[in-house]
Amino acid sequence: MYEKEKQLLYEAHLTLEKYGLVAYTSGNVSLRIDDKVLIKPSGVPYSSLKPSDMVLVDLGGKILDGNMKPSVDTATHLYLYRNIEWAKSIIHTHSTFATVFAVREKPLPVLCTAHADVFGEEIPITEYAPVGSEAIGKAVLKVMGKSGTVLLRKHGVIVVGTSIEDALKKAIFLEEVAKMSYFALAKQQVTPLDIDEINKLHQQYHTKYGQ
Ligand SMILES: O=C(CO)[C@@H](O)[C@H](O)COP(=O)(O)O
Repeated sequence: MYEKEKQLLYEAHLTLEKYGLVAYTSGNVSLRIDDKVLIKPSGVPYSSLKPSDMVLVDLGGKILDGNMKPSVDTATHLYLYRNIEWAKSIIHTHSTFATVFAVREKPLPVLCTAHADVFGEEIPITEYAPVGSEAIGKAVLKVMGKSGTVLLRKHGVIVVGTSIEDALKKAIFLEEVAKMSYFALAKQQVTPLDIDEINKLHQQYHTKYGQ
């Protein structure tokens, strides 16, 4: 059942790992197929994940196919699918630089051309919401803008895509622009010493310092 879609979803998880956006078991991807959703099984390391492990659920969370428990974030994904008509794929990661902004409880401002190109807006941040229920989905919907990309306060990121490729592209570019922004913001304006102080110190060093 849905062999092609399971393979596609499996490969999306490998792509996240290839780009260093997930580690061991963290994060998850889902794919909407009409009124059903395929999603990663919970807590399976990427190194042992298989296409046949993907779990098929209905929009209410009932398991329709699969031998494993679905992702702990299934309720979040389903809440977003039920409320965003154009959502076809959702990605959740803890990608490092984007999550640094989420942990610092700051939205990600538009500081570079790539951010404007892909997202066209500041990436908003949710209120804090606990894992394992619809709470994260509700918090995401409250702040989500046209980019379909949101920082989860103290947690990670959610990306909503019109396809699995669209969601992957946004997840990958989000981390790239977050990294550039992190380093850009870390560059502080450093004031040089006053010229009179430089001259005084230099003079002292060469005439009085030492024995
Ligand atoms: O953020 C969380 C839970 O806090 C998740 O992203 C986990 O990191 C992955 O959970 P599963 O999808 O394996 O259940």
